Amino acid sequence: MEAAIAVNQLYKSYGDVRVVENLSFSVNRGEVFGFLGANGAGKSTTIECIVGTRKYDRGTVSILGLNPLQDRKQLFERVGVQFQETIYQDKIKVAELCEVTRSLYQAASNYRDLLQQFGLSEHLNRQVSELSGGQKQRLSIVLALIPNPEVVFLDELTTGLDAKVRREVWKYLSSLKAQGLTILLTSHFMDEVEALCDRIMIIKEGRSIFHGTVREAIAASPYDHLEDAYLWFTDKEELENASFSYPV
Ligand SMILES: Nc1ncnc2c1ncn2[C@@H]1O[C@H](COP(=O)(O)OP(=O)(O)OP(=O)(O)O)[C@@H](O)[C@H]1O
Repeated sequence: MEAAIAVNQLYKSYGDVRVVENLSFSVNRGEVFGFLGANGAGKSTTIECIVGTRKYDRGTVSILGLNPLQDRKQLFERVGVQFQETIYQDKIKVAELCEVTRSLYQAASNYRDLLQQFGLSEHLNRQVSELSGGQKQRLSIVLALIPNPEVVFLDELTTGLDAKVRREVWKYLSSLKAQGLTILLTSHFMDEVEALCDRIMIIKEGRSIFHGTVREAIAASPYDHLEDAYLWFTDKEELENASFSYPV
């Protein structure tokens, strides 16, 4: 079966700065793929190139068999995107923002159900600007899911959410996955990645330094937990290059 997302030799630079360097990976339908890396590693830029909001220099990208730069209209209906920082117009209420978003899509979900699912029902008539950071974050996930997408991109999924809400978000996403939703997410929380992701890619300075399952990542490292393995992968080059001695 055709992959939901296929990225081949993607390359993007800002002027002289190479930000994404020949990345290749694919995500199968119904799979959760974790795209990991330190701040500034190139995750958001890669997502923007994949969803067609940023032009890339070289390589090929296809989502659901379509080209994100040429087939934006068709993809818009079928792909949801949660942005890290979304700027909303001033003085818009939660219900109004959801309504405007719903009106853009033909097969939109019932946003009231989504708001309930994400614990935002009682904030329906509040100004978006008055929501707490965690409430805004939850709203950004709701907005990404309103199109009833086949593929969703979640950038820093649960940053700012409290422990209980994080678990609830995981549970809900797992149920959407079971219904066939394809998810590409970025996260700095390795417990989240372990709980949700089938496969991961770790990038560093725009290059892939690991690509495989969570279990394979742990097995390839000297550690038993993904967070330790992740840090080992990301620090490896520096450690290999550094000459340090233990304090006596
Ligand atoms: N519009 C731009 N012009 C120039 N440089 C940019 C631009 N956008 C991003 N960058 C640079 O590209 C690099 C990758 O940024 P990107 O936002 O893709 O990283 P990230 O992995 O998503 O980081 P984070 O985890 O902090 O969100 C960074 O060094 C950033 O400063």
